[in-house]
Parts: sequence; C-alpha cells; structure tokens
Amino acid sequence: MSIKRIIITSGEPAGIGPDLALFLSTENWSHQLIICADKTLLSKRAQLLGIDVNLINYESNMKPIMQKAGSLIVDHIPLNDIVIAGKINPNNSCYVLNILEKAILGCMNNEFDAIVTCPVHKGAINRSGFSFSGHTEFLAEKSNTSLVVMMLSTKGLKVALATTHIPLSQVSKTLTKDKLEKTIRLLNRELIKKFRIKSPSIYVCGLNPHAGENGFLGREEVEMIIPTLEKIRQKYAINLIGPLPADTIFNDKYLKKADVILGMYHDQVLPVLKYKGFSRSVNITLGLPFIRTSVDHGTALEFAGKRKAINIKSLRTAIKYAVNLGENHLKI
Ligand SMILES: NC(=O)c1ccc[n+]([C@@H]2O[C@H](COP(=O)([O-])OP(=O)(O)OC[C@H]3O[C@@H](n4cnc5c(N)ncnc54)[C@H](O)[C@@H]3O)[C@@H](O)[C@H]2O)c1
Ligand SMILES: N[C@H](C(=O)O)[C@H](O)COP(=O)(O)O
Repeated sequence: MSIKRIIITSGEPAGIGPDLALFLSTENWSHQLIICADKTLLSKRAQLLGIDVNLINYESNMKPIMQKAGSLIVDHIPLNDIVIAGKINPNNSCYVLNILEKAILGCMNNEFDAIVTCPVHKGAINRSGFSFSGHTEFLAEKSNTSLVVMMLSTKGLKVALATTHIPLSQVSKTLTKDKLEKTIRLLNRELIKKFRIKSPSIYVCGLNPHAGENGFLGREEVEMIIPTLEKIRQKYAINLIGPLPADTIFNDKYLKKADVILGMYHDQVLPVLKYKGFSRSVNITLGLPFIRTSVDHGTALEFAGKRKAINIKSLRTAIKYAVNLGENHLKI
C-alpha cells in the first residue's frame, strides 16, 4: 500500500483532542499524519503531559513519508483566544470550525487521503452563535453532499443511523419513506464498496416499542417503515431484515448474521455499541466524497492535560480504518 497522508483535526482545544494528537508522536506510523491545530497549544499541552515532541511545520509539497516517533507534523491554525485545559472557551469555536474547513478543503482537492477527527464540543460551538449539530452534518454541508450516513463500528458490531443529531421529538417527522430508502441504499452501497461485503445483511429496527406491535403502539412501522423496506426488497434486491423491535434486535441470533443494524435514531443503537466497545470503536461518515473517521468518544474535558487518564485506542482504530477503508486487503 502507498503511504497515505491523513489529516487529523484536533477538535475542541480545551478537551482531550490536542492530547490525543500528541500521543500519536510516541509511536511510529506507517503513514503520514498531519495534525491540524495551533502549534503553541500543542507545545503547551505537550509540556503538561510530559511528552517530548518535535513539532514540524506542514507544507503541502512535503513528500509523504512514514511518521517516526518523537515528531509530529503540524498544519498550524491560530487559536482565537486563550485555552485552559478542561475549561470551555466559546471564543475558540471559530478556531474549531476553521480546522474542520481546512481539512475538508484539503480532502476535496486530494491534498489529504482521509480525515480523522478528534472530538469537538457541540454545545460550545452553538453557544458562540454557530449552528452546529455534529461533524457528520458539517462535513456533508461543506462538501455539498446531500445525504450521508453515520455508522459506528466495533469488533463484532456495526450500527448505522437513519437520523442523527436531532431532538427525539423531531425523529418521527424527519423520517420519511424517501429518506429511509435513500439511507438504506447508501448504506448498502458503502458496505459493498468500502467494506467489501458482497451482499450486506441490513437488520432494521422499528421506531416504536415492539416495532409498533402491528400499529397498536405507533403507526410509523405500518405506514412508513414496512412499505419502504418492501419496496426496496422488490426493486433493488437488497437483503433487508425487519423492522425488528430494538430491544431484541441485539440478540446473538440476529447479530451472527447481521452486517449492520440500522437504528431509527441516535440513542436507539449507539448505547449498545458503546456498551460493547467504548474506546475501541470508530465513527465513519458514509457517503462523503472522501474518507472520514472519528473517535467514538467526546471531549472528556476533565481529563485534558492528564496523561494517565486518557485512552487513545479509539483514535488508533479511527486511523486504522481511515487507512484501510476501500482497500482490497481490508482486515477490520
Ligand atoms: N466525535 C465527536 O466530536 C464527539 C463524540 C461524542 C461526543 N462529543 C461531544 O463531547 C462532549 C462531551 O460529551 P460526553 O461527556 O457525553 O461524552 P465523553 O465521551 O466526552 O465522556 C463520557 C465519559 O467517558 C470518558 N472518556 C471519554 N473519552 C475518553 C478517553 N479517550 N479516555 C478516557 N476517558 C474518556 C469521559 O471522561 C466521561 O467520563 C459533548 O459536547 C458531545 O457532543 C463529540
Ligand atoms: N454521535 C456521535 C457519538 O455519539 O459518538 C458523536 O456525537 C459525534 O458525531 P459527529 O461525528 O457527527 O460529530
């Protein structure tokens, strides 16, 4: 495999994102990792963590070479305001978004092979006046992609979402036949293309308790989900099972055969995935014109600057996926 150039966005500066990026300098990597962050922030955080690192300025004409332990290449984006580890400063939201925009642009014009994101604080960004519901939606908007699907993967389980970061009260009206059909078709395509699964088995959750109990506990299944699944089966021969009740779909009997479980909303499937594999999972945005993976956790503000407490496994997993997605030898 050729050496890949991966841009790593360091996320919320008061959170553990800069720390995670710095930990990468303690290992050798077979690819080139570029950290998008403020260089001074990284120096100060490195001191706090006791990491001895040589920070090298990124230049786009650099040769892609494997990264050696002891150094990090930094694509410098200046902070807007001071950073205290663990304390949110909404004045830096612009910095967080500038990092993402830089990385997206670089992926769109093939300067980078993939983007791996460290966590941002959605509340802080919104508090400073920007409407931001998540990387998934931001990446779709900035890359002019009409539909993306959020999927999280850990050993033995993949879950995908039909709706992402919206209030629970809006789930039912957001889920339409058209959206569900497009989501399933995109999920199927991407599992074939990126994961080399020949004929994916997609297990679909209902929305209501007990998948609506034939309409007695909610009508979305009979009116929207079942007809949509039936149409897709007939028209596209996609291997769909369900809708099944979300409380029993995570049963070994189904999981042995399922390539992915499609949930109707965020907290229907993510708690199960995170219970099974928190800190060893990866978040992947399917449908973008470039590869994007992310850690499975948030900003963990209380651990910023505290070396012993921070777990870096999810970032390692996210980098591994970013490198391997779409490759023939995929072993993930
Ligand atoms: N990829 C992302 O950008 C992303 C993902 C999830 C949550 N978030 C955001 O993060 C913020 C905080 O969310 P939260 O508190 O619900 O979740 P969180 O993942 O930050 O924290 C949950 C718990 O796990 C711990 N934890 C998380 N990551 C850890 C790590 N790498 N090492 C050790 N411990 C770790 C935390 O200390 C906390 O106890 C929110 O604004 C949320 O929206 C961002
Ligand atoms: N839904 C994700 C999770 O719970 O891990 C998280 O909020 C990050 O989503 P984005 O990648 O869209 O920011």
